[in-house]
Amino acid sequence: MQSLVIVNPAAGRGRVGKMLPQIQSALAAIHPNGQVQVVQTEGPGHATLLAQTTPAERVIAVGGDGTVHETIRGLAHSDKVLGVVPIGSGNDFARMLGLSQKPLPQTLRIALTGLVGTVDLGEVNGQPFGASLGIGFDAMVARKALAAPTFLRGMPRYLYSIFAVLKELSLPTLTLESEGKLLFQGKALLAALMNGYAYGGGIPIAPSASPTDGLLSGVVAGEFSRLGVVGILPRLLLGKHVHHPKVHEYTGAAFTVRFNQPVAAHADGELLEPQALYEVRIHPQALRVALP
Ligand SMILES: Nc1ncnc2c1ncn2[C@@H]1O[C@H](COP(=O)(O)OP(=O)(O)OP(=O)(O)O)[C@@H](O)[C@H]1O
Repeated sequence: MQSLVIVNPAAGRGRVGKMLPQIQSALAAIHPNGQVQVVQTEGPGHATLLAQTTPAERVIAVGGDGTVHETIRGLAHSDKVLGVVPIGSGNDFARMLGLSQKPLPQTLRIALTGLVGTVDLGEVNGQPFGASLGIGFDAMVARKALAAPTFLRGMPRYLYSIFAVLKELSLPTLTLESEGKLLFQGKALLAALMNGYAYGGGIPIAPSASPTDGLLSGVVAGEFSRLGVVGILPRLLLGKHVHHPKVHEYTGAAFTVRFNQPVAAHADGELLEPQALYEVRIHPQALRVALP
């Protein structure tokens, strides 16, 4: 088999499942060389298993960043090529590849027949990630959003979660090191170790990050007050937060992120079990991807 198309019907709040006929007809119009198999995921973790066990040379993730993340977990350190058809809510991995604004038939064609390139592959505590690792405030907000009242959706759900986290905010102490060098020590709102420039659906947390420079871009927000957080949010959306005196930028191939207590984190938007220690590194050019 040449290509396996992994479709997460739950992605994009169920939109992807409804688009299955569209996906099938776009596939039929492409006439890719070789055999193409389409499989729908049945639940969390299924995409990883499918990507790991398929004999296909190309594995196409159809869904959002969670689907891409799970697929990468199955493909990492193999020769298989990842294709991405972004129809999720966030699509930051696709944004990193320059794919996020393209229509479905075009992204499907690129995924199946596009030239193969390589991008750097992140790793946190031994597990791969594609575009982003966020530790601290943003992950706490994502966790809080899971437990928010069900009648709140979209932006109101996130605003509720931001203010719920702010209400009980107590900053952990962060020690950030890279290759034996102490970079930061003190109370911190968040640390982001980025391969792509954006997370959370286009929030440019590390505006100068590049997925092909063999480096991670680190951003630390230091000791912000509650009011300080509210004040920096509009600047964050514009990528202007990096000029704030309490925001620090670093680049490096490996980072040790240590806290005085377990702190919430997400990789490509998928929540991780909170840890006090995150060992983070980049594998240069380690992920083969279909590119526009
Ligand atoms: N059949 C399924 N039913 C329910 N959930 C599923 C199924 N298959 C996969 N999942 C889970 O769906 C979750 C959401 O998928 P994904 O992140 O791709 O979509 P999204 O949330 O819309 O996009 P984004 O992360 O870009 O905002 C993933 O964590 C995945 O484990």
